[in-house]
Amino acid sequence: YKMARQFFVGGNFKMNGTLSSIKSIVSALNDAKLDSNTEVVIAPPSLYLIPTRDHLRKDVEVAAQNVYDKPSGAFTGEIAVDQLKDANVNWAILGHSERRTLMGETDEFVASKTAHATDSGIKVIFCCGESLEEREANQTVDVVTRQIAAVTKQTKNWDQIVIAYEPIWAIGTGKVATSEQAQEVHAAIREWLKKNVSEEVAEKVRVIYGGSVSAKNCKELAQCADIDGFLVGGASLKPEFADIINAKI
Ligand SMILES: O=C(COP(=O)(O)O)NO
Repeated sequence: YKMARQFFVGGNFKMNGTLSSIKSIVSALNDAKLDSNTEVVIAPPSLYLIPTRDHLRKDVEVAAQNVYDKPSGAFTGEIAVDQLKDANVNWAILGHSERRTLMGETDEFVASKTAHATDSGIKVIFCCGESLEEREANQTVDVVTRQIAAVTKQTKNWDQIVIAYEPIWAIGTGKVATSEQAQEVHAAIREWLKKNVSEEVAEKVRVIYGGSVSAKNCKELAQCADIDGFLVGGASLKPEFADIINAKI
């Protein structure tokens, strides 16, 4: 059965911004005309989650860019899911390729964080994606399904997960995946979920694309059957972010 999946756009600010620059992004978003059918979540650096939540329009959610997989205690530098909930933050981005490569986060660790967060009522944007070498070696689907398989070993909370396919070679490079390239992987992810989880989960889960998304390329990508939205980096810091949110109108 063909489910209508709600279009979803996340803004990953990464390690960018100051209190004042983020406040001006928030006020620009507050003034923007946004498609009410699009679910929007923005992820400033954790230091700015509370002021962002306090000033941001209520129809846009905030997300942390990471969270730990233990409830609380002697984990210097980490943030707990209960602390996110304490700050009215209901989302977390997990497994971003920058954390997998730069911070050495393994498939199992990302899956453990995904299980812990969703068990505690935090919704998760779960990132997966291949390197250029892996794509050139035709390992793309093997890589992303291996990353997703690790999650199926630790949780069944798929109603609280949005999958973000972000080919590493497209992140921050301006080299956006073509609609064919993105649609092919999104469809393969949905097919894998249908075989290994359930048809219902495969139909319901949003699979969003990230990697050099812009106001220019978002409309064509949004037309693809299995692309349910975007996870936007650089462009989420610019006024064109509203155009990406409105890609379907
Ligand atoms: O990493 C990304 C994409 O970043 P860019 O849009 O800057 O390519 N999203 O999490």
